[in-house]
Amino acid sequence: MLMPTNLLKDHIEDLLDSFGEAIAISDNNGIMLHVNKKHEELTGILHKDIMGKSALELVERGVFDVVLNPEVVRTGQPATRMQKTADGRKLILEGNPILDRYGQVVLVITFIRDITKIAELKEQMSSQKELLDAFRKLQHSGGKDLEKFPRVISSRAMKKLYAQVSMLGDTDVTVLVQGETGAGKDVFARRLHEVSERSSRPFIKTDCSSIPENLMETELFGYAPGTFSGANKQGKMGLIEAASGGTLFLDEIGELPLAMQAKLLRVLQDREVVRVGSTTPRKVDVRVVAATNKDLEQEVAKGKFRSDLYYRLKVAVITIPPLRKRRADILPLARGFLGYYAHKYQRDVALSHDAEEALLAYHWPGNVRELENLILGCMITCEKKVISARDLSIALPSPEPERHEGVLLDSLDVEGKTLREILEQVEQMVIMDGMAKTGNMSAVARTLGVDRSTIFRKMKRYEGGTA
Ligand SMILES: Nc1ncnc2c1ncn2[C@@H]1O[C@H](COP(=O)(O)OP(=O)(O)OP(=O)(O)O)[C@@H](O)[C@H]1O
Repeated sequence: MLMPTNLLKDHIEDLLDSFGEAIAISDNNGIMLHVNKKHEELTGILHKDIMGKSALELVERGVFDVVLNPEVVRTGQPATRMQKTADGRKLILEGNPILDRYGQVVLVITFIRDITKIAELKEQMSSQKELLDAFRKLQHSGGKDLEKFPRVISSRAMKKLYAQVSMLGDTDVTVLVQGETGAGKDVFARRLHEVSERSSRPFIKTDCSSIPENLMETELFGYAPGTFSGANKQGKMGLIEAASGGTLFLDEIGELPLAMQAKLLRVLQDREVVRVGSTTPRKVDVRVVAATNKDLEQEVAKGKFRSDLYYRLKVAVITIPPLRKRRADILPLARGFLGYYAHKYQRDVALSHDAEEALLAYHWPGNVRELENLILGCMITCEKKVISARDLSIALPSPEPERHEGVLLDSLDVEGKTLREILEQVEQMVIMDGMAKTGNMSAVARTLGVDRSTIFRKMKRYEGGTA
């Protein structure tokens, strides 16, 4: 009779095949040792095509988009990533280390789940929740309350962003919110918190550009008892610890001094803070959302932003388009602000047709903030019941012609560059723009009529700063 342990060993592959989840097992050199049947079904990649190959090589050849093996081996900790397949499905990859008795990683077992359905359900549930919240709010206020932030999801770009936010709400991944000033980065950071399981815990916002450099460390990390004369004797908790269980929103992350960037990286990697004047690390459980209106890639190239922190932050990126690129949002936003401030200031005002046309034609350099301030200004200064285009033009600077926002000559660095170097810049812009729009290498490759591996190789080159 077989010993129960032998029985298990003999049937380990059948056992793995019986799981409803796709499973991939690799060793600590990243060599693929086994994938189960579900993995074949989910990824469409045959078992024989990956066995014994290096996971990194499979990425380079474009077979895999993401591998967790190097990170799990390096940190000895589980790691999670999201991936979108060429046919639009959303996969979540969760890599787990298997340790030997000395605590060294010997195997990495990665579970891959198709969460497309869950993400759709979550989106439906979150709109149900919104309705319920709005209903409760109305009941609470006797039906008179109005939201300052109308849930403007008119444009396609916004619908995509809201869907992305509800999907990211499920996870704890660090999110980088990009967008011009006034585009709504703060609004989206809060929304990420609201839709997450952390919503009942603190949302702590700190503006990295407004804290003086010498106070930044104690603000973020706190300090130990007796560190400073005259300071709180008991020591003080920093903002990172204060956000524990909740979300830490680091606004204007591009302004974070380099020394602080290194410390923040450690927090993201080790999930620990060490207060100033102490050597004892304290565990923290924060979700970090960072925002910037700078091009961090350029900041990295200039040596002003650490590339390792940048790659850590850009695991999930939300890019809010400027208002002029989502004109479908202008009028719903304008009407929302009008309703909100009319209610607040007890006024009964509306926008005339030509006022609406003027709003649509304007190029909004200050984005939603500018629109909100314009409506508020009109409300306060205009005594008429209907705001006309003329009333707006008092506040509106003369509209500039729409700038062409494709590949702008003046955004190229042409000074002293050869034609080849300039063309390389254009190529990079087109590829990065495609990636920003679709987030999908295969889609970009298809559109540009090249192989996926070509896009992959070029993007690797941009990351390395050699293009
Ligand atoms: N989707 C939206 N719905 C309602 N109001 C919005 C929306 N987006 C932005 N706003 C309004 O526009 C103003 C600017 O938004 P927010 O502070 O989020 O921009 P930001 O991108 O963080 O700006 P900055 O880069 O200057 O920090 C806020 O007062 C907010 O009320």
